[in-house]
Amino acid sequence: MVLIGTMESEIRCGHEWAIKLTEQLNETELDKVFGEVLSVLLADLQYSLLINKTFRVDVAPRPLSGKLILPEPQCQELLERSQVLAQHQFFLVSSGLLLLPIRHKQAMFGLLAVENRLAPNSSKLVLLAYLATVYINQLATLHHARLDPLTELLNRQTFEQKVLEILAGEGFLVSRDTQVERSWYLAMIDIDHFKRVNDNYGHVIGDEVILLVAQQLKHNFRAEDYVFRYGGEEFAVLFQCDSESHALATLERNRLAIANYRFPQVGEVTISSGMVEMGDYMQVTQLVHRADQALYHSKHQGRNQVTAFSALYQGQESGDVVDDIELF
Ligand SMILES: Nc1nc2c(ncn2[C@@H]2O[C@H](COP(=O)(O)OP(=O)(O)OP(=O)(O)O)[C@@H](O)[C@H]2O)c(=O)[nH]1
Repeated sequence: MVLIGTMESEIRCGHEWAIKLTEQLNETELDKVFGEVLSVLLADLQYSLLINKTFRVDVAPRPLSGKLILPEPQCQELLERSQVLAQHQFFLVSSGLLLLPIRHKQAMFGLLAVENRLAPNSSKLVLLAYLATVYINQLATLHHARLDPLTELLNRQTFEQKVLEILAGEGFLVSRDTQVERSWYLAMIDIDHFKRVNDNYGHVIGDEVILLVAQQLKHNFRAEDYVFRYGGEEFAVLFQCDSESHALATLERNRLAIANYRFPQVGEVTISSGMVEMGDYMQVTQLVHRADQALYHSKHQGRNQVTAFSALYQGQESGDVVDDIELF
């Protein structure tokens, strides 16, 4: 088969892009490569890319990049319309834009809106649709590699990377309705007397308890917070709040929700939590150590409670010696 003209060069470059996309093992780098694809193929056009990186069907895609920043109501309108039309494989024309629903396993996790100045069946758009699928599939593969298989929470390997991103100021900052500055908090959460659950009911029921606690955590925190399975029956949460008292209240609500939940066969299960505010100059190990100290305090005080690290050194001259003091 002989390919001629721009078609041949586009297909050759399409294969090269596809290889480059599938080679990316880091989400930020993958986004950059797809950004390059868009800027090459849509060089003189305006466009917006919206992606749902949670891969949860109940979460809407959010603007990721582009030269055409759509106003929020228009995004919403397009998303609603494109959900209905998401069964379509290809570009649709709507509101003066070409819309490409980007799908993974039958569900729409992205939307590319391009200024309507190209023929909908041009080879450029065919190539773009193909590369968008390669991109979303690779994004989904990276996403699933970050998940714990039992609970589908983020896994321990992803934890350090996320903390480093947040400490470097790259964490996702939510623009809520207030102008109040929000800080990041780390909470370590551990199921109380979990060994007894295993001993009394067996490991299968033990695993079910871990899974149900994980589901409660996902439910009790916001979609933009990060919930990790840190180890066996220990979890970590990275979340934003406008004050330490609100962060404590969030954890307290979560503690109560789990204490009031009736676990099949086992009945009541409680959790202990420890929390620390994330400062700019901290190391990951130091942060975890502080949250763990607060967690051990909760355990030591009788379990089923929340402790802030800051409460441990009240009355001390300075917080910076606390990492070395013996608490118990
Ligand atoms: N079923 C199940 N058990 C696990 C898993 N990971 C760890 N465990 C068990 O969790 C138990 C944790 O016990 P401990 O560390 O003694 O803590 P605990 O009994 O929860 O007591 P406190 O933390 O002091 O309240 C151990 O028996 C582990 O074998 C898992 O994935 N599934």
